[in-house]
Amino acid sequence: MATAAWRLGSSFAKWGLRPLVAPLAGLVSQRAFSVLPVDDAINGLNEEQKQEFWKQLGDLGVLGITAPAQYGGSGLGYLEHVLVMEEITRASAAVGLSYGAHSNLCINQLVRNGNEAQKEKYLPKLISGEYIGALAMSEPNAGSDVVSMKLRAEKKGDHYILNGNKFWITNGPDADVLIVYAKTDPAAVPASRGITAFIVEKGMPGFSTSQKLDKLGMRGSNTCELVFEDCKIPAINILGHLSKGVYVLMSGLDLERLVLSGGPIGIMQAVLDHTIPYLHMREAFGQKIGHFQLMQGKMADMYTRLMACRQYVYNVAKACDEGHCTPKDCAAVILYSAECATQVALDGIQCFGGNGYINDFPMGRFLRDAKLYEIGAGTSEVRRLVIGRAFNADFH
Ligand SMILES: Cc1cc2nc3c(=O)[nH]c(=O)nc-3n(C[C@H](O)[C@H](O)[C@H](O)COP(=O)(O)OP(=O)(O)OC[C@H]3O[C@@H](n4cnc5c(N)ncnc54)[C@H](O)[C@@H]3O)c2cc1C
Repeated sequence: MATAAWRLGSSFAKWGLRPLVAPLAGLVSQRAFSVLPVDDAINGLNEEQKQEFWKQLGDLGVLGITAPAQYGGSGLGYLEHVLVMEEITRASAAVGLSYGAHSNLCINQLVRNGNEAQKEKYLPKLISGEYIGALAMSEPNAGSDVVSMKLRAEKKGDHYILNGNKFWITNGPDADVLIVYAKTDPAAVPASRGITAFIVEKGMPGFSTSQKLDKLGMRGSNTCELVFEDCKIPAINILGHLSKGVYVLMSGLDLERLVLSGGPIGIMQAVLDHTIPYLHMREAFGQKIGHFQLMQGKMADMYTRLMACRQYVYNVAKACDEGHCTPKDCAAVILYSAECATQVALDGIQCFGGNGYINDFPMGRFLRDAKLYEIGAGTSEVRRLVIGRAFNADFH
């Protein structure tokens, strides 16, 4: 398709992407999803097919994209990670979200904070796709104010006993390995000082998941509550340092925001993939609707938003690869790309007219999927707060 050609030419070649990522579009759009209702992508697979799908992503080298080769990783950077996130999302935003939680929230956190024994134990199977990963910080009453979390971890000999809940956890129902933040010192002031990160395995005594959450969008990405009832975790499963988990959490959140920004870009591209051909196929008043100036205005706005986001996100990713990563820009790239994706999805619906409003076409799904990126990984309001505080800090 002409659209695919200009798209791939404009990003892969221009940014000098290494050859690894090129086959992705093929895997995601042709093989893995050809038999699926895309809205329900991963959910539509049985257990065997699901495992096979994750292993295919593992074979491509995209699960451990930022992990060193010694653990089976691809040893690439955040720019490549963003591009893979974008291309998977272009085919299915829900699969892209699950991919982001697995490859960045879980694997990249282990790469950055795990000790040698932890990396050797967990990374190879996560990177091959044999294990599914997740990360849990949010709780029913602690989302934006995440350091007010209540999940308690008490030391008992060489173990910690965890009691409490986590909520809205992406990949929660499927995960084999989860990074979970808990309070080891609830009396610490400020509260952020008493948080520790733990590696939890499916099947550890006292750990369970409750039923999947019924979501507005991202319906092919499984989300659930995690329940800890006297859950026994070995002390050697502390990730990073005791009561220093807030550093693991906050620095990870910056990179999470950066990598997940590929999601809204992929959604915008998918909207254009559908909308531009439709505008040149559908006719009204004896001409293609794409030739009406008001529709040309929509095309121009959608394209400009997509390209502005793409350049900003790629540039911040490159800066992070070169060691210049700031919370301000990581918050800003996802703030802007998420809000643009929602607007582009709305414009796409408008271009489709009545067909944009019925579920025989994917336009409504794009909108429902896009909206998540204004909420997950910190809301738009919290991102604005992070950016504003960064400016204020310069004047202290
Ligand atoms: C599909 C999905 C997947 C998710 N996946 C994960 C996951 O894998 N792991 C995980 O840990 N979490 C996950 N989350 C949780 C997500 O990170 C939180 O929902 C998010 O941080 C917002 O927290 P909250 O829902 O408690 O909203 P609240 O904190 O209750 O916020 C409600 C409203 O108040 C506003 N608000 C709050 N504080 C301020 C403030 N200081 N200034 C201005 N406005 C403010 C918010 O912006 C928002 O508009 C997921 C959520 C969803 C929906």
